[in-house]
Amino acid sequence: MANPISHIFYEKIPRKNTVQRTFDIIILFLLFSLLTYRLLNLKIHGATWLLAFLCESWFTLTWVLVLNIKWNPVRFKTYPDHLLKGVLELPSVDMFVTTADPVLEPPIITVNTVLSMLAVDYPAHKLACYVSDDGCSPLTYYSLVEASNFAQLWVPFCKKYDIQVRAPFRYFSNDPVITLSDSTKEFQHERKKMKDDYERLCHKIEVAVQKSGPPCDFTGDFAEFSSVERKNHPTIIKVIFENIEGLPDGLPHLVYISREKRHNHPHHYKAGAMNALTRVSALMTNAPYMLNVDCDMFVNNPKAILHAMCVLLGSKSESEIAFAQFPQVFYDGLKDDPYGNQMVVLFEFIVGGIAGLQGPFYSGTGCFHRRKIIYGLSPDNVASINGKLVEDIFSKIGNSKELTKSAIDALEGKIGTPPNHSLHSRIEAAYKVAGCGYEYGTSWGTKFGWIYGSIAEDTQTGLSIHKRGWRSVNCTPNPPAFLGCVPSGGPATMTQQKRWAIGLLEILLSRGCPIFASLFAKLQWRQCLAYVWLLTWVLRSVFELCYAALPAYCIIVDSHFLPKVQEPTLYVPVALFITYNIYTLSEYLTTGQSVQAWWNNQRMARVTTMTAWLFGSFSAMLKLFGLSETVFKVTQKEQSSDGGDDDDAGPGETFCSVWLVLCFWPFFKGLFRKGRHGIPKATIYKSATLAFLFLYWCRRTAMS
Ligand SMILES: O=c1ccn([C@@H]2O[C@H](COP(=O)(O)OP(=O)(O)O[C@H]3O[C@H](CO)[C@@H](O)[C@H](O)[C@H]3O)[C@@H](O)[C@H]2O)c(=O)[nH]1
Ligand SMILES: [Mn+2]
Repeated sequence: MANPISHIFYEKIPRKNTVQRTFDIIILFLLFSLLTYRLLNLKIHGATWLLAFLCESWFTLTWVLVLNIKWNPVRFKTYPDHLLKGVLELPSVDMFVTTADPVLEPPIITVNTVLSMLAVDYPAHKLACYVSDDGCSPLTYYSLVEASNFAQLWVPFCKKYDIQVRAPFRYFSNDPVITLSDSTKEFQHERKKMKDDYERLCHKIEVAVQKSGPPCDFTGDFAEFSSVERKNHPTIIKVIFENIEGLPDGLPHLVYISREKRHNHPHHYKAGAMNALTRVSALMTNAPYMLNVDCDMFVNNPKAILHAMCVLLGSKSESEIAFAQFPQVFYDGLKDDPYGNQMVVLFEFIVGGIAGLQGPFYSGTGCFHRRKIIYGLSPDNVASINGKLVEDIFSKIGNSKELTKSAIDALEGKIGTPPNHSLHSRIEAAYKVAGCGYEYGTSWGTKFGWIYGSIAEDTQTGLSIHKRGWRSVNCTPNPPAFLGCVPSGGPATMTQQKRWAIGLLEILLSRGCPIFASLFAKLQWRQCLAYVWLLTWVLRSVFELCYAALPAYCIIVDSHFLPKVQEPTLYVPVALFITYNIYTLSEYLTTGQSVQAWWNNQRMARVTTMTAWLFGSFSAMLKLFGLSETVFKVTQKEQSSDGGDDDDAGPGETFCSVWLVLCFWPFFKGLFRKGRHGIPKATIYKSATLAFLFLYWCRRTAMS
């Protein structure tokens, strides 16, 4: 797509980071000094020091990987207004929403996400919204039908008054005094009416949720749901709304899909859902771009699609940029991030850094993909889609003629004109490709679409794209394009972290691991290191646990693993401790967070590493040895609108122990509480047993 004015659609701006680099180097230097000191004294001190040396080597390696990531950060600035002024025809976009469980993911959340997508600033006849429901829930379907009716009023209202936040629950939760300050009578009147309508919608859905049975009779439109079980049911596809006349200022299509599921047929969780969405949408609208969001991630910036198109339509983009990823930003996060799961610093400095390499990892939501790349296209083939390539690719797409044809169209770039058939006429073909047997003998999940094998399907799929030599772009418009909800409590956070741990380790141990991808494919070397940093996250749990046990061990056996007070080398770990904490603290302060948020994150980093990640690595190992299967546990979403005998253990060991106790303080308090905030007796007994075993083992090793 030759385009002379592309350069002003977006800019890649290097970020200045001299101070940060200096600190990075100082910390690295201190780490190396510590390692050298250990090596020189290893003989005298024996096992304790060897263990400390191993752990510190691992931390140093991690630091080198971090340094690589943060060295050349960039920022992408996008100019959607230029795009609108330009001569380019805007391409069509298929928007995917995935939901899996009407209890953990209340339908009203999905409804809000869908409404915000239907209302984006983009020609409506170029959009289609597909909702995948892995819960096969009549409740979800019912809610979407009701939402579609409401959308007929909501979307025109948003566009008429250029409403900024188009997820109704967020819009109406804002302080009306501020929103209404200088508005007209007409607007106030319409807003009031909208609000009433939205409340009615919520009420209807609420009533349906409360009713223990189905939301309505299983007749007519609902008949197909009459005898479904969640994990055993035929495909259900429903065109809820179709923009038949193709009106640019009408509403986008809205389609409900629940792919077929049968016992004994692996369904591959979200990755399977995404592949079914890809195929069904290929038959219905076949847009060259696909946006996907999790059900809780609403569009927060109505220009989101335009921002993405700025980078995807640039002149060189076609042969370079595979996908545009927006960072995950969360709404209504708890003050000071008590569970350390809002990841602001991570997105700012780590993702900002990777953006300067081959591009951000695909993080599963808030991402725009090119359809042809999802069909396996490499950068070298963009210019020459020849017969052989087409043949090769389509021997593996499965036995749907319609799908093959649509995929050839996608690869040859026959885009811009939406297919001139009605969606209803495609339903029969769509049922076929959403069946659970369709993928047998095809390349879906291996070369096509979302890749199977890991429950962190997002990272794995992104890696398979980077591996072909594609780049990706990190889009950070203001206000943020999408907002999602953060796990609402400690246990939910741990479940999520454990799943990620398992998923990432699955990738590391698979044939698709980044090191092979760098050696034998086109993953850039520094990008490979960035992936290695992410995928080895989990292994840190083992080293951290050992390192955390060291101070306690030393105190019990009256030994030491840090230099003594009179040794000048004590300055090395002390300096390391101080510099590292100042460094991380400054990251929190520069991203506008509090000291408390910094502390909470430091603490939770220790807690999750030594618990969720540790157990995650056990699970991944069990899977590796074929002893168990890994399961994608969906996150609960809630809507809210607010040495030797002559050594004495020194102060270093005591300090480290105190620091650890501070990190685990909430657990410590839990020992003495009852009810929701207390630790169950059984857990206390088990931990006490473990602690005594540890103590006993320490004593024994000390005596021998
Ligand atoms: O069998 C399943 C399981 C999950 N999902 C959907 O997957 C999405 C993500 O699930 P969630 O429980 O919210 O997981 P998170 O940890 O919050 O998700 C992050 O991590 C996942 C990988 O572990 C990615 O898929 C997500 O995009 C990313 O936001 C949700 O929309 C679910 O409805 C399905 O469609 N089918
Ligand atoms: Mn989620």
